[in-house]
Amino acid sequence: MTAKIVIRNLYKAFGRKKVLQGINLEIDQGESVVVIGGSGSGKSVLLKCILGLIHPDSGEILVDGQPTARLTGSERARLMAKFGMLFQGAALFDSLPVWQNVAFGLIQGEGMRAAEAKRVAIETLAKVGLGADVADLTPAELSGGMQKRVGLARAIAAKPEIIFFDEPTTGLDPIMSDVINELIVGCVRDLGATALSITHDMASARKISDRIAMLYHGRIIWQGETAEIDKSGNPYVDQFIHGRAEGPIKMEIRAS
Ligand SMILES: Nc1ncnc2c1ncn2[C@@H]1O[C@H](COP(=O)(O)OP(=O)(O)OP(=O)(O)O)[C@@H](O)[C@H]1O
Repeated sequence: MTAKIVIRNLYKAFGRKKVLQGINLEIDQGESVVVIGGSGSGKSVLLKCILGLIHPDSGEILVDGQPTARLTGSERARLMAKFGMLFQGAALFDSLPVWQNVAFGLIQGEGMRAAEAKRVAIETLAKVGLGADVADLTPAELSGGMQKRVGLARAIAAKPEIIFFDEPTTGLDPIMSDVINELIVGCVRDLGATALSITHDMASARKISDRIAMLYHGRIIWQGETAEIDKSGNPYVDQFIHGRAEGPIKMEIRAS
């Protein structure tokens, strides 16, 4: 079987700062992979490379076997239509009511008529546990947890084949985090989607992943089944997952 997403030998530097230094990662259809790693380890740069927002210096990214570099405008639009994304901090448009936030891709991307898009938005809000009464509120009227649910509803509204989750639990209390994690697992399963997430929240990583990959100094230093992470035998992984100050990973205090 060909993997849904294949990342081969990916390199990216900004000036002298080498951020990705030969990333190799494959994600199978229907699989949920979480990339963990410290602040500044390159997790967001990796996601942005896959989304085509940053051009890698070398290496290759394939989605459904198709290279994502050098696509024409319409090929890129077709590729992007496969993706849904839950952004860090939910990234909602404050000036738009909730239902328009959820329906944004349906109206802008698929040209769906407003009345139909609102119906789909309300249906999707129900999937993340929000009632129709929320549809006409603005994001500012919602709690952080509700905003994340709206962000999740937006990510899944167009029934994407692939969903990216960027720090999905940041800023939430542990219980609301777990609610969001459960919703993520349920939504990904119901869609049969392939999921790629980045996080430093180990509780979230454990809950939403089939497989975990750890990024350190621009390389994947360990990857394996989620259940295997406690016996990785890798001192970098052990230090990270237990949040210990002592160990081979030294905190970089100075931006370099
Ligand atoms: N557009 C850019 N121009 C220059 N440097 C960049 C750019 N984007 C990212 N970087 C640098 O690349 C490194 C990795 O950043 P990235 O945002 O991927 O880290 P991260 O692992 O997602 O961190 P965090 O967990 O804190 O969000 C950082 O040192 C950052 O300053």
